[in-house]
Amino acid sequence: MRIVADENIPLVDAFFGGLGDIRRLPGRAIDAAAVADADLLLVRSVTRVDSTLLAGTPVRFVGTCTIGTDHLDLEYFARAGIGWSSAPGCNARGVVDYVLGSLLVLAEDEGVDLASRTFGVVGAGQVGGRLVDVLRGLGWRVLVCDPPRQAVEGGDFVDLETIIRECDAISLHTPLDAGGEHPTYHLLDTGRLERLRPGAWLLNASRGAVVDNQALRAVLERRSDLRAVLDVWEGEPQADVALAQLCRIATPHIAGYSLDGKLRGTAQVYQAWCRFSGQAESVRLDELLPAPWLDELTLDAGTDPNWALATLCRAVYDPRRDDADFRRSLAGDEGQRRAAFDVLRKHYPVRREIDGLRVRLKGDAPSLAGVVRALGAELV
Ligand SMILES: NC(=O)c1ccc[n+]([C@@H]2O[C@H](COP(=O)([O-])OP(=O)(O)OC[C@H]3O[C@@H](n4cnc5c(N)ncnc54)[C@H](O)[C@@H]3O)[C@@H](O)[C@H]2O)c1
Ligand SMILES: O=C(O)[C@H](O)[C@H](O)COP(=O)(O)O
Repeated sequence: MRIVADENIPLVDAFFGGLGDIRRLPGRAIDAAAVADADLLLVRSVTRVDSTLLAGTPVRFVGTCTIGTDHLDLEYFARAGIGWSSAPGCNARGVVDYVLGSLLVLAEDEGVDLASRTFGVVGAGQVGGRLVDVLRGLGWRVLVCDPPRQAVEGGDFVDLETIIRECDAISLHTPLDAGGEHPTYHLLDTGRLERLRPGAWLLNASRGAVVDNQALRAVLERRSDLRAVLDVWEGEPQADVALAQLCRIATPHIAGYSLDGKLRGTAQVYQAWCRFSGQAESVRLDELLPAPWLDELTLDAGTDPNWALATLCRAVYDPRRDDADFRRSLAGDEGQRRAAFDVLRKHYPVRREIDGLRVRLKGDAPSLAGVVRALGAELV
């Protein structure tokens, strides 16, 4: 079997090496010639996979080792009888950690207590759902907007206008969808951005075009009270430099880039391929995942819970490092910036997940135990 794979899929040899010959290419260089004799195509989010790429090729299965599927033409796959899989939820925890780290930075800048803010989560699926659980677990007020879920489940959801009107911090976690019943392309347009509450924080780690980037830049230029955190950009790997400079945190689409998340992505697609082809699985992720660098922490019962929250999160991940790396890359010319966007992602440092921590409490401390549990870390 011939396999073509994005060179940035970790452990691709460990999972797929026994199945055939693997040709590894930069994701943006995978073209029709590259897949002309391939049976299995493994991509990440940067490769557009549609009839232009696949028509007339032997490719019978496409795996994307990512959550997002907006780069796949799924209607074409159905028409052409091509099997496919994404990796639902694989890196959702990494995005939650990114949002937590960003909220801590914003709160510290402005000297506010996060418990006094109202949070809005737009899109409560794999990522947004986990984020809601963590924020509510910390005892914070969270409003949730998810019209597709609301239509099916009824329940405790609000509309987007309520989120805009009432929330001090809004985090976007929808898929990018230009059509359908609940389109998300430019979901945050000029009108909605203008109506953000005074001093509001807007975070986008979903897909760039869920926010109208030009409109956001114009609104941020006019309203110095707003704070923006952007991990995703319209036109990646090109990012609007002026917009990035107006953001409090700007990063090159790395919110979900925990090692755990990336390896889960490869493993989930491998499992999907095994189901599709009727083969037994012979490689297991838990045997390949390295131990975390930081395993166990001890907190005294007298520790301030806000300090504990910031310390536990930042012990594992602090987005300011990624912001600083990205900001330095913005000094280059257009070509250098495009290249740097991909280089920062390709050579991303090892990062683990906050819920991999084990925390020991010295003494009886219910509020500290609540913080540890809300973060998903293990109390030992
Ligand atoms: N920046 C990163 O590194 C990174 C990492 C992982 C995922 N993502 C992106 O994050 C987004 C969320 O991923 P996910 O795995 O949670 O997806 P998901 O499909 O599990 O959840 C998306 C949720 O959004 C809801 N939704 C759809 N249309 C909506 C609308 N108009 N308004 C409000 N809610 C709407 C859906 O009902 C669903 O519950 C996707 O765009 C994904 O590509 C980015
Ligand atoms: O969709 C996803 O899973 C995330 O956006 C993920 O971070 C994409 O990673 P990439 O394929 O761009 O390396």
